[in-house]
Amino acid sequence: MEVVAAPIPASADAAAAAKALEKKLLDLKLSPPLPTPAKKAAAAAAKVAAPLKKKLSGGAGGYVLEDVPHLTDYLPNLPSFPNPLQNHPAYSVVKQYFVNADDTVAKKIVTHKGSSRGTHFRRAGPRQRVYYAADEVSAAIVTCGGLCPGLNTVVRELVCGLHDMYGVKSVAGIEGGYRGFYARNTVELTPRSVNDIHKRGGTVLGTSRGGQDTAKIVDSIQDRGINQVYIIGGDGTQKGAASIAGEIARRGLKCSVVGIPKTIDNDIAVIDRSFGFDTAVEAAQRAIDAAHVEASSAENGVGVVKLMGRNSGFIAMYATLASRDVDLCLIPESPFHLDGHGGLLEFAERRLRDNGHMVIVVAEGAGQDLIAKSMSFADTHDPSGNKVLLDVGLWLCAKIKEHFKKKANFPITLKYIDPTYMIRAVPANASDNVYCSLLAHSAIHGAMAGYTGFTVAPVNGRHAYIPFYRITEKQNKVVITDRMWARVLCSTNQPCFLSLEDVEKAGQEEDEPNVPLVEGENSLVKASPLLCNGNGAHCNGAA
Ligand SMILES: Nc1ncnc2c1ncn2[C@@H]1O[C@H](COP(=O)(O)OP(=O)(O)O)[C@@H](O)[C@H]1O
Ligand SMILES: O=P(O)(O)OC[C@H]1O[C@](O)(COP(=O)(O)O)[C@@H](O)[C@@H]1O
Ligand SMILES: [Mg+2]
Repeated sequence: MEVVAAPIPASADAAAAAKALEKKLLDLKLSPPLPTPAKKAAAAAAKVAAPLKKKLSGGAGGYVLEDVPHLTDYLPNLPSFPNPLQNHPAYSVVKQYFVNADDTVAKKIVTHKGSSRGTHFRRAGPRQRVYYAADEVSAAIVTCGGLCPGLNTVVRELVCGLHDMYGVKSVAGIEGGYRGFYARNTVELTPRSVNDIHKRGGTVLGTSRGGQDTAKIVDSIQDRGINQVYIIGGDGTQKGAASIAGEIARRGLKCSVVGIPKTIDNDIAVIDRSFGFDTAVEAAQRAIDAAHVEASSAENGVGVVKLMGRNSGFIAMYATLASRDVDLCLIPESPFHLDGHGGLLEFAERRLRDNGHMVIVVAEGAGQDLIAKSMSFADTHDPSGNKVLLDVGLWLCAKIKEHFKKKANFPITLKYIDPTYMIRAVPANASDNVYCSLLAHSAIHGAMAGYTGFTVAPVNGRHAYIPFYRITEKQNKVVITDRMWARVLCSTNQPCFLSLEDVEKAGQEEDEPNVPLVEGENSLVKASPLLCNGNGAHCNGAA
């Protein structure tokens, strides 16, 4: 089921080769390189370039390889060279340093007897042959979107990895996100200049939202002679990177575009986890600890902590599970209600009567529909097109205070902590630092081997090259019908708030079909008349 155009024979004469290249680019839904005068105008008109064509191939037992583009897909006669790592004193002693050409990584690790082998991605790592000579490489690195612990570590390891492993001397930093390509000068990055940046939070390159202008960015790449672009950012950034890779291929440039996924919210699909997430959960922990100390030291103390999580509640969920001091965790994926039987306020009252204090963790994207209903607001977006959220933390605190004010003899002391920017401004912890180094190395090996248009990340523990479209087509979300969310409900003993309809809807969004539930025993939907029974019990009715 190979859908990539067949390679052009090396023996073809110049005219035939040009014709074949044109045909091949058309097959790939790419236009041939444009003549110079027309180039910029046409590129400016084509605001968003055509995506690189999907490369799928099949194998026995339902094996599917979702491969990533290679420069030779549109530049078939590119020369390759032996990988210099063969002679590197540190790496040449490693028994099997190079990965096998056809090694792939399975997307699904849990399989069943008779199940099909499913989707695989190309395994990351150094190849026997590379498509760039060291002195030919002119690399550029850019960081985009929100801050995240580990950005500087990735930048450092890209610079040092290119230099130490492949002898690359020319690495430029693009300042201030995507718009830095065309609005700013570049900064020279050397192993010396990046030596200790991993100890600092933020990004030494600066970052921004917006500024994604594919044509202008590719003009800049072309004008500056950049031939490897490392783009560090979240889902928005990876969409931008896909568009840049498409435009570069359309212009027939020898330039690898590599995405390195960054999201503190851990909401990028397919990959195991994103760098900085571990550090963020650790930092969130400290805010929860503070809220717990405050709440448990006051009469009817309520500690409210707002954590990041625009659309996905992973930080809130993991921080809650790690802490065990949390009484209520609210995430965007799980709807809730305040008033009446089974509502949040009723639960808060009961928890305060039982324990004398409580801690609430709320992800910033939770309850947005409720807030919108209770106040008038203007629907605004940031320069990247992300919806500007209403402050759920302040709103929730106001609602809780209002509720208890009306109660006779029920004074509460509420403390609100919003550690958002403190959490993401810290340097990466040890495990994220190591993770960032491996990501950078995998990215470099992929670019040097001539691959392009891919994101690098671990999938089931092994680093893989994943086509951009796979990363951007869907956002990773907490599955509220999954065991992990059940663990949260179990640890907090909070109401699940869900209606039958919510559960069914959540089930439809799941990636994999569930093993059929045993009716009457573990069947949540059918066997639980206690679903949202309002007594503060879990979905399954256990008090
Ligand atoms: N659909 C898109 N196509 C191309 N570029 C995008 C898209 N969405 C966002 N971007 C660009 O990616 C960069 C970062 O996006 P943003 O969503 O703010 O952060 P993140 O990459 O962390 O998700 C911005 O420069 C933005 O303009
Ligand atoms: O205030 P800013 O800079 O827009 O950033 C806040 C947003 O960034 C986020 O942290 C997401 O960023 P990521 O791209 O790292 O996942 C959201 O949780 C939050 O809404
Ligand atoms: Mg985004």
